[in-house]
Amino acid sequence: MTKELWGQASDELRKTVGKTNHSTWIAPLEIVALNDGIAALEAPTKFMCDWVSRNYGEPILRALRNAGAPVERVTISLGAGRAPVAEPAATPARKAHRPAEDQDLPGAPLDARFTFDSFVVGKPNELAHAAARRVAEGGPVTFNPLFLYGGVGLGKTHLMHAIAHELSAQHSELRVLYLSAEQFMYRFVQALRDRQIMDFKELFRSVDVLMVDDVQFIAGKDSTQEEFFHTFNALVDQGKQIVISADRAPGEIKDLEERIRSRLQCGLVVDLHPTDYELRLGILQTKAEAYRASYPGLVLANGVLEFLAHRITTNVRVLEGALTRLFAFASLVGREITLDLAQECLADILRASDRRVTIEEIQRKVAEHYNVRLSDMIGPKRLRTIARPRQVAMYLSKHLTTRSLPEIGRRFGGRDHTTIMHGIRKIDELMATDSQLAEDIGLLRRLMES
Ligand SMILES: Nc1ncnc2c1ncn2[C@@H]1O[C@H](COP(=O)(O)OP(=O)(O)OP(=O)(O)O)[C@@H](O)[C@H]1O
Repeated sequence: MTKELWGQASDELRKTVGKTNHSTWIAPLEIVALNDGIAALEAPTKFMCDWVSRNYGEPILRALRNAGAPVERVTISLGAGRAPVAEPAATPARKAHRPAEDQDLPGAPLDARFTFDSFVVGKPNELAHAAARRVAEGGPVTFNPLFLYGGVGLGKTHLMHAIAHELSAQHSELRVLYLSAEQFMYRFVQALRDRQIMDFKELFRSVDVLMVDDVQFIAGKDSTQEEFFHTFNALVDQGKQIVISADRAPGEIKDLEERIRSRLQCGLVVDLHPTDYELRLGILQTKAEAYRASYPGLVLANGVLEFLAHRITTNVRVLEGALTRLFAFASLVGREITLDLAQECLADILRASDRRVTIEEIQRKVAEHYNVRLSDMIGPKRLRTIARPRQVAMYLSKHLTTRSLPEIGRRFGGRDHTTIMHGIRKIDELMATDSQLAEDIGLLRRLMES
C-alpha cells in the first residue's frame, strides 16, 4: 500500500519536476515507512539526501498528499547498503554507488617536470609563484579562489601542477583534483548523458583542493557555467581551496556570467606578466644546465643564451622549444653551439619573433577595445571618450614600436610631437592611480605581442 502511494506520488512528480530531474533525484528514492504522518524515504548517497531534502522536500510532500497519503512530514535518510532503486522506464541501470570519498578522482595527469624546483622565479611571476607556494602549503585557506592569469605559455599550468605535486607529497591525505575547464565540461556532459549527475556533483564536492585550468573555456557554455558555479560555491562553503587559471582577468572574460565573474574576483587575482629579459635568461640557463647532462660533451658558446633571451620574447614554450631544437641539432651534426649555429638552426623562430607591431595595428586594436571608430583615432575630436583611447594608442606606439615621436605624430593625423609626448605622459600618470586603465594597457600589450 505504502509503495503504491509512493508510486502514484512519483508519477505526479515526474510531471511537476520534469523527466530529467525526476530520473536523477526522485527515481532513486525508496519509501521505507509511512507512519504517524511521517513518510520515511531513503536515498543512496548522503549528498542526495541533502539535495533532495532541500530542493524537493515540498513537492514530495504535496505529491504524497495528492496521492491520498496522510503525511505531515517527509524525512530522507541514507539507505544503508541497499541496491539502488531502478525505475527502468526512466532510468538506465545505475552503477553501484560507492561513496565519493573512495572514488578515484577524474583529474588530468600531472606533468612530472612541472614542479616548484623547475620553476624559475623573476619579477614578472614572483607574486603568482608566492601565492602558489602559499596554497601548496596546504594550511588554512587564506584566499579563495587563487586566480592565476596571463598570456600563452607563461607558466600557469606549470604552477598548478607544482601545487598538486607539492600537496600530494606533503599532504597525501588531501584529495586534490586538477583538470582543465574543457575536461570539466566533458565530464559534466557525460554525467548528464549517463544520468550520473548526482555522482558527478558528489565527486566534485568531495575534493579538498579543486584546480581548474583555462576557465575561459566555459564562457558562453550556460549549463556548464551553472554547474561550475554550484560546485564552486559548495566547495567554498566547506572551506575547500580552489585554484583557477585563465588567459585573462575575470573581468575580461566575455560571456562569463556576472555571478561567476564576481565569485572569481573574490579571492586573490594574480597576473603572470610577460617575461622580461632576466627571467628568460634565467629559464634558458636552467634548461641548458639540464641539457648539458643529457648531451655531455656539447659545448655552448658564450652569448648564445643571452642572444636567445633577447630575441625570443613571445613565450616560454617557444623559448624552450628553441633550446631543445638547438641542442638536438648540435648533437646530431656534432658541432659546438655558437651564435651562427643558433641563427642557422632557429631561423624560422627568430623570424617569427621579429614580427614588428605597427602603429596602424595598435590604432585598430585600441579602437576595437574601446569601441570607438578607427577614423576618430586620427581625427580631431577632443571628447574624453575618444581622446583617452587615442592617448592609449600613442602610449603603446611609443612602447611597442621603434618609431620616433614626430613619426608617431604624423600617423595620428599629423599631430605635433609635443602632443604625443603629452598624451604619453598623461597615460603614465593615470596608470599609477587608475588600475582599470593599467589593466587595459596590460591586456592590449599582450594582445599585440602575442
Ligand atoms: N618561470 C618558469 N620557469 C620554468 N619554466 C617555465 C616558466 N614559465 C613557463 N615555463 C615553461 O613553459 C612552458 C609553458 O608553460 P605552461 O604550460 O605552464 O603555460 P600556460 O601559462 O599554462 O600557457 P597555456 O595557457 O598556453 O597553456 C612549460 O614547459 C613550462 O614548464
